[in-house]
Amino acid sequence: MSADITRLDAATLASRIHGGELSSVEVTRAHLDRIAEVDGEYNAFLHVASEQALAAAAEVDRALGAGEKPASALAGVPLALKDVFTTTDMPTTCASKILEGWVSPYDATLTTKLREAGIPILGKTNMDEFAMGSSTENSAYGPTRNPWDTSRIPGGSGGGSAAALASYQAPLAIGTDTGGSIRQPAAVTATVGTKPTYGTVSRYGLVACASSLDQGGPCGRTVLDTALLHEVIAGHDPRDSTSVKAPVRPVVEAARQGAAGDLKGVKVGVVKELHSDSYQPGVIASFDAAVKTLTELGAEVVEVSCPHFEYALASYYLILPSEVSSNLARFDAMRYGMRVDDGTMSAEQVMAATRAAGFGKEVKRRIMIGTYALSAGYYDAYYGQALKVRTLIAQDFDKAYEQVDVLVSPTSPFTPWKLGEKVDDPLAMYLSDLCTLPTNLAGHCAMSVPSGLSEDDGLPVGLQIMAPALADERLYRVGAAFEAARGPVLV
Ligand SMILES: NC(=O)C[C@H](N)C(=O)O
Repeated sequence: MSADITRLDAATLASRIHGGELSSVEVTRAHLDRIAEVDGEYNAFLHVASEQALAAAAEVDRALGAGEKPASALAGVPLALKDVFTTTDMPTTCASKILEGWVSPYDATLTTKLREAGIPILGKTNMDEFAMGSSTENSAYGPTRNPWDTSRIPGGSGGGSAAALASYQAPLAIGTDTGGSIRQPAAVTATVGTKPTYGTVSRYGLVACASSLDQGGPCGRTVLDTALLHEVIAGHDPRDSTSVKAPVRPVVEAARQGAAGDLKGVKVGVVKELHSDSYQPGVIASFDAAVKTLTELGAEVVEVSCPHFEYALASYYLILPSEVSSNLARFDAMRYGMRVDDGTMSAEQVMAATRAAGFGKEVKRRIMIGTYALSAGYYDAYYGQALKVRTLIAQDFDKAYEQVDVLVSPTSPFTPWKLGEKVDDPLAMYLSDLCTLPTNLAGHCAMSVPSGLSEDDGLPVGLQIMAPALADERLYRVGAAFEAARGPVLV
């Protein structure tokens, strides 16, 4: 019975809970049992909050039993939260040693929204330390494993959230996407993930990696589930100065419209620069088949060129480390978490020793690159130049969207690789973000939806759909139509 429950999608679970066929406690317990049973194999969770999740579920059941309206379309359906959003009732570590055991004195706005929507939080998921990485191997608490093949990576940085979905430990999850951390894990685990338009999901209480790029977003196993969660977490927040004052986009309606399977009148652009012979052949074959499906659904497909996308990686890996070097300065051994101090050390020595012991290799690498890029004499040549490229990339998008409604590409150039394969080669790791980075640099939105299994290794491939800022509903319309035509891709 509980195995059956964990196989259901969130929309079905919600309608059964709201219809009285299942209780939220039953559904939450089924997922907690599943976590206890299988997570030893995957390491998707850093912290499981059984008691709190069951208490939240009991409250939903009580309210429904008393005849109250469900608090949201997903009330009662449990969720896995990436360990980068603050929570007052469980630790927030960002998978770093420096924050081991740290409990925030306040909830992130996103956490509050989940609680108010009656969504029980099962626990916090594993990630690359402070969201830096593409494989979840940069976690201080061991890597997460891909449910499709446990010898392979689940993507990153939100590998824990994606693996929790793909292994049926949670029907919904939250990720964050700075350069692809929602979409690339979704692609390599055959799940769905959206990076919403920058500024539409509050960053208050999201531990910052790169503030001008970071964006929280919804993850699910279906496009509709992802849309339902998107509407719960989006919305203006006066506590986040970059929050956009605009109504939440009608993404659920768009997903339902798309599921009817008609894309007549929709113009789709294939980005020439994101379709390369250097990508894995099975990924390109899957992508080409997906484009054919979109045509069969009635979409008009054209090729578009975005010439500056070629420089997205170089630009991102200057802007991101620059912001990282500044944001992570707050971990100074004085205010949060870990502190290395033998009693004889000066304040500077305590800071240096704590940061040396508390941060992992990749975090240190980026702090050093960022500090260099921002230093006097180099600022214009590196950081300033990267900002100019960022503008050119945004202009490429603007031109492309004069011709088409959405753009498409593979989400990642490769299927999930073997654990350990790229840990000593940071550049090879960075290349897996090639297709996802331009969207973050422009502040736009994009989704990854499973496009099938690669013919060369039988592993998941993702189709990336991109849309302009504040046009998130286009992703859901096209994503849902494609999903309905393609059928499920299940582990
Ligand atoms: N944070 C992200 O979106 C992941 C990206 N792979 C990075 O390492 O920065």
